[in-house]
Amino acid sequence: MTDAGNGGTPGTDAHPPILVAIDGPAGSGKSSVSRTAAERLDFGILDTGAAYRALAWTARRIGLDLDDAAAMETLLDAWSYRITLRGEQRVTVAVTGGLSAAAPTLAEPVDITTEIRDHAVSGQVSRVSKHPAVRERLNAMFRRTVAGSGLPGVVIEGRDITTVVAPDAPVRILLTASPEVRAARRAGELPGLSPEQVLADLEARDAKDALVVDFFTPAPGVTLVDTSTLNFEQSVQAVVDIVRAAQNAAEEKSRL
Ligand SMILES: Nc1ncnc2c1ncn2[C@@H]1O[C@H](COP(=O)(O)OP(=O)(O)O)[C@@H](O)[C@H]1O
Ligand SMILES: Nc1ccn([C@@H]2O[C@H](COP(=O)(O)OP(=O)(O)O)[C@@H](O)[C@H]2O)c(=O)n1
Repeated sequence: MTDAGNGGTPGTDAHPPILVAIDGPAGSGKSSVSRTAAERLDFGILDTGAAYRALAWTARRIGLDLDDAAAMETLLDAWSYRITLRGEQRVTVAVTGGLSAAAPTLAEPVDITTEIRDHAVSGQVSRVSKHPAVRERLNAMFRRTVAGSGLPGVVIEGRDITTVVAPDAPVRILLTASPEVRAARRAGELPGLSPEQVLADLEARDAKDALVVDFFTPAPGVTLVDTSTLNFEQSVQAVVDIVRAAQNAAEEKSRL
C-alpha cells in the first residue's frame, strides 16, 4: 500500500497542514461541499471514502471475499493506491507482489476514478470498511498522505475523520441532511434508479456503516451543519465561514 497525492513534495514541508475534518452520512454533501470549500480556502481535499471504494473495487476485480479480513489485509500488502489532493479527482490502483498473478491487468496503475462510483461498488463497500484492521491501515495512510502533502491546509472528509483520523483537527464539522433530502440528491445523480430505491439503498448502507462508526451525532467539539434546507452554495459558505472563524480566532489568540 502506498501513499497518495499530488499536492506537494512529501517530507519537505516545514509546517504540517491545517486540517479541516468533515464527516457525514451518504448524500449529506461531504464530497461536493468539501471540495468546493477546499478550493475557496486554497486547501487540498482528501476524500477518504474513495480509498474504501477503491479497495472494494480491487477486491472484487481479483475475486476476493470482501468479508474475509485476512484476505483484505493480504490485498493491502500488495496494493498501491493514489488519489489527487488538488484539481480534478483521479484515483489509480495497482496490485503487485504475490497477488499480481491473480490480477495481471493491475500490474501497472489503472485509473478507476469513474468505476469506484458504480452502484455495485456502493452496495459492497461496507463489507470492506467494517474490518478494524483495514480501517487502521487506511487511517494511517490518510494521516501520512496529509502530513506529507506539502499543502497549507487539507480538508479531509469521511465517516470517522472528526473522531478517529484527526480528532485534534482545529476545525471539525459533521454535515447532515434528512434521509429524504440526501436520497433526492443522490437520485439526481442516478437516473436509472427510482427515488424509493435510492433511499432504500442509502439507508441500508448508512445502517451497515453506522455499526462501525457513528457519523450521525456530533462528537464533543464538532460543529453540526444540517444542509437539509441549505442549497449547495449556502452549504459551502457555511463550511468556509466556520474555517475562517477558526482561523481568525487562532490569529487573535497568537497576538495575545
Ligand atoms: N446543500 C446541497 N444542496 C443541494 N444539492 C447538494 C447539496 N449538497 C450536496 N448536493 C448534491 O448532492 C449530491 C450528493 O452530494 P455528495 O457530495 O456526493 O454527498 P456525500 O459525499 O456526502 O455522499 C451531489 O450531486 C451534490 O452536488
Ligand atoms: N472515513 C470513511 C470513509 C468512507 N467509509 C466507507 O466508504 C464508503 C464510501 O464512502 P463515500 O464517502 O464515498 O460515500 P458517499 O457518502 O459519498 O456515498 C462508506 O459507505 C463507508 O463504508 C468509511 O468507512 N470511513
